[in-house]
Amino acid sequence: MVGDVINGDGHAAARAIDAMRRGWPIAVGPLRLLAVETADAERLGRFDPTEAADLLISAGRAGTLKLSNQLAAADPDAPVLVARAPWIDMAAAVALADPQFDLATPLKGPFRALPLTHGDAAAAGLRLARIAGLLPAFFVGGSGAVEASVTAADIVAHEDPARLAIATRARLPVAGAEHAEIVAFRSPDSADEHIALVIGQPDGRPPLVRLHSECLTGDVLGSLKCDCGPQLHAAIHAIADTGWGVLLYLRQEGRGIGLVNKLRAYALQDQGFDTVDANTRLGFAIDARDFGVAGRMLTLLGQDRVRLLTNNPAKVAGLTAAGVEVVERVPHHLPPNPHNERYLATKRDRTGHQF
Ligand SMILES: Nc1nc2c(ncn2[C@@H]2O[C@H](COP(=O)(O)OP(=O)(O)OP(=O)(O)O)[C@@H](O)[C@H]2O)c(=O)[nH]1
Ligand SMILES: [Zn+2]
Repeated sequence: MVGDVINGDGHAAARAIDAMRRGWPIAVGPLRLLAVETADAERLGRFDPTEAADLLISAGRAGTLKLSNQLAAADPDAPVLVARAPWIDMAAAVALADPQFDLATPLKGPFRALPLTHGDAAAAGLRLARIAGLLPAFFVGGSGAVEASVTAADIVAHEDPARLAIATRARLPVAGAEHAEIVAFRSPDSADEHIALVIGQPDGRPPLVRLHSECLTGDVLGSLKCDCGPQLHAAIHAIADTGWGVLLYLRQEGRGIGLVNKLRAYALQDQGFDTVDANTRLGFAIDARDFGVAGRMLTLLGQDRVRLLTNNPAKVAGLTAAGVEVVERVPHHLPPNPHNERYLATKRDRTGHQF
């Protein structure tokens, strides 16, 4: 919440994210974790010489493997601990972590779910994997030193939008809006550098605002799978046409799961799953973005009442919760193409977008 004091240490979380990406063991609360994605047989051997470490996976992945129903009264969203059967070696762990390969190399099992005693720490570990852009799957247990130790509160502090501040600003004429200024935002621990493009001059009216989440494939490569590229350019034109407003370019690639995980979701879409099921099977929320970041950026720009260009009610709710009043929602539809028709239909039918 805006204004709340968070006692965690964002710096500790940054160290843990870095360690996890390098394949080094970390501790989250009482749990010792080694991320499956960045492990290899040698690292696993050092982490777990007695081959006793169990595996921690997301509820979504456990659901695909029919594991959640092994546990009586299990919370459907809770992470699941999988017993380390003797046949689960490094290659089997990778197959367990990554649903992309299910069709090519079906997992045979049998898997056995174990009761999870430190559910909050386990959930925090999976959250950290998502922030690091890794698959949410870990070896749990082992022995020996860890490279970094964090608590759930440290992760909350790392992600706290209140830590964002303006880093610099400069004039930036862009195609469609020659009178624009770019403003960069940073927070002390997170590597994300968010951007605002302030178009035109404030004239007393609430600005027309667009929250654009980074989409490398759509914004840069012109992907036809989504509507991001056309939406980005249409937003700049719409804001320029109305006289003034703000485009926020949020570094929330793949609705917050990162580029590589989004591309894994695309690989699952190649196998027939839609955008919602692909995220769930990978073990992520359907939408992992925190629009409190956008709220904080608008507040730092002095804007607490906006007209919002979006079809997504979650963006309106997110800004409102962050203390920015949305006086009007302005639809932002672009014509479909044959490649993104299903994606747009899924947004309408499954994620509450208003078309
Ligand atoms: N995980 C995942 N992310 C996707 C997929 N397709 C697009 N994205 C990401 O979705 C985000 C784009 O969402 P937005 O343009 O903000 O769209 P929206 O939330 O649907 O809302 P509005 O366009 O404002 O109505 C970008 O970060 C894209 O990278 C997908 O299939 N899977
Ligand atoms: Zn896109």
